[in-house]
Amino acid sequence: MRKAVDVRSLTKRYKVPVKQEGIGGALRGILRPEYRVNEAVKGIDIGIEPGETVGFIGPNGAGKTTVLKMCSGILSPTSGYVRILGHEPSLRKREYLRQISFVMGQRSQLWWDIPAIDSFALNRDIYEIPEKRFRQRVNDLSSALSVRSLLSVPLRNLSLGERMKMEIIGSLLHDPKIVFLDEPTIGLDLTSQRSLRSFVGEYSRSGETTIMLTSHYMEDIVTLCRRIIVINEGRIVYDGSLEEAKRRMGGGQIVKVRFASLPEEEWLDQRRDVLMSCQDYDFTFRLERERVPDFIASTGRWMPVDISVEEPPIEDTIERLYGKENPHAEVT
Ligand SMILES: Nc1ncnc2c1ncn2[C@@H]1O[C@H](COP(=O)(O)OP(=O)(O)OP(=O)(O)O)[C@@H](O)[C@H]1O
Repeated sequence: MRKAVDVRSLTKRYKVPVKQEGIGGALRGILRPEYRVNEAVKGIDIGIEPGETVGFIGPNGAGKTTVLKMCSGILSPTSGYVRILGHEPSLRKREYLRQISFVMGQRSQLWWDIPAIDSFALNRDIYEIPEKRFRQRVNDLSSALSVRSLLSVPLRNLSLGERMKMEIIGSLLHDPKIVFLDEPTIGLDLTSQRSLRSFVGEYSRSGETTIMLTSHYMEDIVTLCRRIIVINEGRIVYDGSLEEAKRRMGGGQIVKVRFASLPEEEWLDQRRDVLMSCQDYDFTFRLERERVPDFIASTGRWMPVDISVEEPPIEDTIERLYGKENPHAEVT
C-alpha cells in the first residue's frame, strides 16, 4: 500500500543573515549582506502508513516544524524526496491541499474578530464542503469538544483552550486524510490539555486519518502515539515504539523503600552508587532491572514496611534519546 508519508534523504538549509556589529557593520549589512547557512534538516527518512498516529518529537530547534512545513508544502526542501499521499507538497496542488490539515498551536488560522462559525463558513467555501455535510461536521465536532455554545462568540473573547478547540474543528471540517498537529496543547491548562488529548485519541482510533503530532508534553505522546520518531539536530535518532525506546535506553527501575529501622552504614555504603535520595526512613534507589530482586531481598534485614518498584518517568527515556551521548542512536 502507498505510504501516507514518504520522506527520503530530506534536507533543509536556511540562509540566515549575519548581523555585523556597530553602525558601520549595519551599513555593510545593507550594502553587502553576509549569510551563514543553518542546516536544519540533515537527510532524514520517514515512512508512515495510512491511519497511523505518530509522535514526532525532539528538543527545541531539532527541526520538527521545518519537517512538518516541508510535508505540508509551506516550505520547499533544499534536497530530497517528499511524497504525502502520493503528492509532492511543494507544488501545493489543490487536490493535495484538500486532503491535508496543518494545525499550529502557536498560530491561529481562524479570524480573530469574528465568531468561529463564520471562519468555518469560509473554510466550507474554500473546500467546497456541501452545506448539509458542513452543518453535520460542525455539530459533531463542536459537541465532541464541548464548544457548541461558543460557536457564535468572537474568537478573541474565547479562552486559549476554547480557541484551540475551534482551531481543531476548523482543521477537520473538510475530512483531511492527514493532519499535521504541531504542539496543539501548548500553553493550555491541564483540563484543556486532557480534553483535547482525549478528542484526538477518539478521532485517531477510527484509523481513517493519519496524524503526525509534535508536542513537548510527553503525556500527549504517551497517550496518543504507539510509535515515536525522534529528531535531534536535524537527524532522526530513533524510530520505533515507546516500549522499545525504554528498553534500549535502559534507565533501570526505581525502588522506594520505607524502613522500620535505619539500615547500617555498611549496608548503605555498598549501595551508594544506586541511592538517589533519602529522607528520614524513606529511601529511593535506582537499579538495573536484573538487580532489583536481589536488592529487595537484601533490604529484609532492615524490616522495610513499604516497598514499591516503579518505571522511571518517560521524560527520562526521552531525554536519554535526545542526549548526544546516546550510545544506541540509530534508526530501527
Ligand atoms: N525561517 C527560518 N530561518 C532560519 N532558520 C530557521 C528558520 N526556521 C527555523 N530555523 C532554524 O532551524 C532549526 C530548526 O527549527 P525548527 O523550528 O524546525 O525546530 P523545532 O524542532 O520545531 O523546534 P521547537 O520545538 O523549538 O519548535 C533551528 O535551528 C531554527 O533556528
